[in-house]
Amino acid sequence: MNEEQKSLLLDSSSRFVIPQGVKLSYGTAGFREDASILSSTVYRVGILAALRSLKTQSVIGVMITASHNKVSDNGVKIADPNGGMLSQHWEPFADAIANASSPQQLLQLINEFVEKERIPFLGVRPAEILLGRDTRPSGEALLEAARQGVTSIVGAVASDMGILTTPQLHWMVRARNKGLKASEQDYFEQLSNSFKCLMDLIPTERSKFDGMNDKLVVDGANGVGGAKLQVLHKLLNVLDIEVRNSSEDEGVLNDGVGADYVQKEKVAPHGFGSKDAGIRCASLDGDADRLVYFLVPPESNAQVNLVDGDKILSLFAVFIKEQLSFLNEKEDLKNSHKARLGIVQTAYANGASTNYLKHLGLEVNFTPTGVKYLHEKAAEFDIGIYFEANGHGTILFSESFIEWLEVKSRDLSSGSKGSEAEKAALRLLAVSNLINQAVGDALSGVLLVEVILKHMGWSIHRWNELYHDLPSRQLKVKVADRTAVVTANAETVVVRPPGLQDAINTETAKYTQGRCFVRPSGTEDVVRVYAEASTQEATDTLANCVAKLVVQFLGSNSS
Ligand SMILES: CC(=O)N[C@H]1[C@@H](OP(=O)(O)O)O[C@H](CO)[C@@H](O)[C@@H]1O
Ligand SMILES: [Mg+2]
Repeated sequence: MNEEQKSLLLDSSSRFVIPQGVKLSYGTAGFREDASILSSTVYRVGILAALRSLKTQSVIGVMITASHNKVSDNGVKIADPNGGMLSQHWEPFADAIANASSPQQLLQLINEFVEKERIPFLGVRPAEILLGRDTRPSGEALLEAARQGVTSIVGAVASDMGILTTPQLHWMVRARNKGLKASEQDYFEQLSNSFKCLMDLIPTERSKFDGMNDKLVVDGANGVGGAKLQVLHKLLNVLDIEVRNSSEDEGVLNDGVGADYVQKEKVAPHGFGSKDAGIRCASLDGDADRLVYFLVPPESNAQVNLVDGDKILSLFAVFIKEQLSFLNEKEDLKNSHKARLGIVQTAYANGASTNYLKHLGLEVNFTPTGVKYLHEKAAEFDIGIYFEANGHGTILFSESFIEWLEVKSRDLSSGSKGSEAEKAALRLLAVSNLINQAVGDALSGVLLVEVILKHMGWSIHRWNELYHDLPSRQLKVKVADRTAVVTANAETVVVRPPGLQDAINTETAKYTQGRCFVRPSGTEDVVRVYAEASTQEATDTLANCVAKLVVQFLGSNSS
């Protein structure tokens, strides 16, 4: 690092004073805190992004958002060159610089890291960073802090992409690095064109809904997703979508609205009520990377019927499996490519969904919580479908499978034009363009759900009947030190403290269809307990008993 670079860093960092008494951690979803204390953190993440860009010689993204958290919070996360999450290998560096106590210490940490990672400081290509933010009022000032961080690396360029959903920013980073068209307009066009292509390929005998209302009502969480969906809606012209709780309405971001609220509380969001009974409803989270569907019950105050991430995954799996079977039909074995379709879930997936998927003959894999783990696993397959129960997920297509599909669809169109196999190949290609290949994306998710329902001729009721969720319960337990809980086997088994897993096993064995696991949260200072059993009452008893065991083994933090 030359003297010019050192003084630029010392000078700019002296403008961003680190808050006292806060220990920041990059965690599963980047840094998240009350927005008022975040500017030094975001500034430092700007520096990290520029270094990452130099190291990878690629465009990097910085997104300012705190997703489903309250409006006074904010946060920041990085999009890596492929549009995915920051490489886990760099997370400790993010933690270290975010907590550096002075400009001198910050400079020293950067210097050491640059040497260790052999970052080409005066390399061929200057750093280039795309900055995006959600609708939070604190976003504009924090974006400026990120820009100052980026430009404190000599030659680095920061482009302000404005207000975006998190998945849009990830999509842009991926597209830029693949040399593809990458503007917001390009995003909307790609989604709407591939949606129209799937609509055109719907079998005519199925193109009628089974007697159901065609309308979809979407809760935009008073965040960025609602307005963006309206832009898409205008381009599409064929879907009947009404958006409520758009950021242009009066309501407060994530306050009694949004996918996280609907999924956790199982109640209708603000603005929805018994007048909407029977209508297909969906909810996005604050930065539009999560999606759940739901049905409002006719009686007010009753729980909504939740159609969660597991059921979206199941719908996608049924559709993809059907297309693969069309492709393999009449296929002589020499030319066929038996595509590997893999499903990825976490232990929070409802057991009924896992059983359903296994009964379809699909390979179901489990990873720890956090989309970075699910995404990584899904990328091992020709087609990998991953979802968290809370509604974050997508379908990944391997590059080699896309190439195979392109060749196949060309071959088929010259031979048996209009065949089911040709249509199946074209549908799969359209899905790969519609569904975000970088991260879970509620906007592309809505469009894919809608077109698959039309393709199947299914109402939301029919879809919801694919399987019946087992009763489940989630509890949070505050303990003295949640890091004392160490788990294995995709978080389903506690290995420390000793004895806790045996006690959980003994309790769980008392319940029909009982399943229970505990793990430390990566985003909150709690241990989470998850339980399932054959009735809601039994499930609640199991969850409460295991919560008591957790306190017995770990000590409560209030005592
Ligand atoms: C049970 C649950 O919903 N956990 C969420 C939550 O993680 P925890 O580590 O459980 O706090 O936040 C993560 C980031 O948004 C999300 O990926 C995950 O699914
Ligand atoms: Mg989110």
